[in-house]
Amino acid sequence: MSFAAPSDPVNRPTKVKVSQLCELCHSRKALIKRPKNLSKLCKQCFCLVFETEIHNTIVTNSLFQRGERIAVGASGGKDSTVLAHMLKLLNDRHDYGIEIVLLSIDEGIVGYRDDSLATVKRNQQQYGLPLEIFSFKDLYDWTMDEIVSVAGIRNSCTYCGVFRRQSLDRGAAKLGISHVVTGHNADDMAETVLMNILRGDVARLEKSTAIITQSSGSPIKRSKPFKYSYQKEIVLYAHYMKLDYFSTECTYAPEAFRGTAREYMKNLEAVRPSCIVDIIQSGENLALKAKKIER
Ligand SMILES: Nc1ncnc2c1ncn2[C@@H]1O[C@H](COP(=O)(O)OP(=O)(O)OP(=O)(O)O)[C@@H](O)[C@H]1O
Repeated sequence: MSFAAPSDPVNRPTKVKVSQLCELCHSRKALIKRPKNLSKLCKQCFCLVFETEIHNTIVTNSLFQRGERIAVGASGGKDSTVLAHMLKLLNDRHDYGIEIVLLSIDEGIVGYRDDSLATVKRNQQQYGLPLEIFSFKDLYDWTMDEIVSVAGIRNSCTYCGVFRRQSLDRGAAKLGISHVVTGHNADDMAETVLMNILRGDVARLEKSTAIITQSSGSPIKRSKPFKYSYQKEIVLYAHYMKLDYFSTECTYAPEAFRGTAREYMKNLEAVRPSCIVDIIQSGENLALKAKKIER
């Protein structure tokens, strides 16, 4: 039996041949080899294990408090679409007692963000969650298209990322929400660890591997429930659950250095799947030496 993952610009279809029973239920045929640990599972067991792992991450790290309102940073892409679906499902299943709002930032990138926001609007209907959209134009009086036309495409990802993080905080504050949850996954985090090491910027490792962060001076907490979730598994889950997501690359393409780190990670993952989580763990465990005081 063979399985082809859905087409995706980052995760090319991976064919897996399995002709055994599922290692968990021992009754249904194994349909996939889990990218994370190569266990052979049927579709139902994979989805349940994946959901349970996210629930365990949420509980172990005490991510949510009962009665809390949380904003899901919703871009319409695979990660945040699965995140919105997952948090709604787990909140209902385990009674976290949280209120979920979809929060989208319109950076003003014609032909990209306008299309992905159309997906978020459909998700709003599908999941029955409230949606709030804030735009760079309203918050800063500039769209990303206008910024690029003046400053050029170089470093556009950096500007966009800084403004987007700030916009998520400002949007959440306007809604009276102090917790923003994003779909950053294990692959994103491992890439960031690699980039920081390659730049010699080890001081950033602690923050880049934290599951909960907060910018200095900001009342808004941010968390990443997919910290340990592999991108391939998120795409697989979205495919099995038939989730409606947008999968086109941004017009301004990914930052060149991140693109290189991503390619490198994919090559490493092909020979050693655990390297994604291993790199995150290395980032967590690498601590800065206390500086000697000069006399
Ligand atoms: N325009 C946006 N509005 C709201 N949240 C956003 C937006 N862009 C990104 N985010 C949040 O930041 C996370 C990481 O964004 P990134 O740009 O790295 O995209 P990604 O890894 O492709 O994620 P996704 O598949 O959700 O788009 C997203 O999962 C989402 O939670």
